[in-house]
Amino acid sequence: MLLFPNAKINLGLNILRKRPDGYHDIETVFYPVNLTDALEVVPSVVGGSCNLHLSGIHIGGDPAKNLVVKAYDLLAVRFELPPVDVYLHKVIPFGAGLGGGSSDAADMLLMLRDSFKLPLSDDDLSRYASQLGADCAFFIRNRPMLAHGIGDEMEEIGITLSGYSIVLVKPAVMVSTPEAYAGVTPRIPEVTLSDIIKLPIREWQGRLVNDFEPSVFAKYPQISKVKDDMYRMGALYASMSGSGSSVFGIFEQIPEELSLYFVNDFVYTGECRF
Ligand SMILES: C[C@@](CO)(OP(=O)(O)O)[C@H](O)COP(=O)(O)OP(=O)(O)OC[C@H]1O[C@@H](n2ccc(N)nc2=O)[C@H](O)[C@@H]1O
Ligand SMILES: Nc1ncnc2c1ncn2[C@@H]1O[C@H](COP(=O)(O)OP(=O)(O)O)[C@@H](O)[C@H]1O
Repeated sequence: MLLFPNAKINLGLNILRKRPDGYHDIETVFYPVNLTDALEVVPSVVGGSCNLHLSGIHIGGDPAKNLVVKAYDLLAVRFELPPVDVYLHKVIPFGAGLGGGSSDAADMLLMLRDSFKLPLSDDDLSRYASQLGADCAFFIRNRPMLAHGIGDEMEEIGITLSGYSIVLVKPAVMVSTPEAYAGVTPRIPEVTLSDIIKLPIREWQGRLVNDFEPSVFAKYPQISKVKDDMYRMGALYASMSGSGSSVFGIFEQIPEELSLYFVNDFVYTGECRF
């Protein structure tokens, strides 16, 4: 079985408070983007449990700590799973605020359920996903969602960007999520994100904010410059995604001068899906 785990961006991100468990309560809108990895699961002929074969961009680290292996191990505690070979081709940059690892893990849960006919609802899978990462549950739904709590409680949000184009740029710097959270002083905004997101997109600039930006931009001015460049090229709205380092811009049309601005950076362009 083959799936294409996709990236996400955050449309606005407020960090409301630090919780006693060290995590933060946030509110954000998750929005899927068609930049994808490829993930294939086949029954193993060599035995073992979850044999991971990686290709594409190098993510390093211990394979046993890869989120797709953790997803397998999590379900294997409750269900008798046969050994599998897993082929993961990485395209989505990491340390990028694009949720690539979480998306791989969510698709792994979905594939294991469907391949081995496990009696699990989407809500059950979301609960398993939350144990793998705060934003992992979103990818079980994989449509625009307003998220609360640590980012794992979700409600439908009827936003439409279809017809617009998206440009995603990841400069050559990586931001660690725990470090990014540690750099922010939480605050309760005067206007809630769900009210701002209902405004026309041209009114988002200056209102729809990502609370990670001030501290991350101070440390990495090159990320801030990408955002400025997006507006210079005519973006209707631009922001860093999640804890960075990616920046996205929403455009009426993909700008022709992209290759002049972003020579050494990872660049993705596509149409908004929802
Ligand atoms: C910031 C966001 C915004 O969508 O995504 P990224 O930008 O990393 O993609 C998410 O909140 C990231 O979610 P995710 O990457 O799944 O986080 P986890 O693996 O669960 O947590 C990594 C670490 O981030 C911190 N953390 C995470 C989520 C949260 N609501 N509060 C936190 O303080 C904790 O220090 C935790 O140990
Ligand atoms: N399948 C995977 N894909 C990408 N990264 C993974 C995966 N499994 C585990 N990781 C680890 O997760 C970390 C990336 O997480 P993070 O920086 O939060 O990414 P992002 O902010 O882009 O969502 C890296 O340290 C990487 O080693």
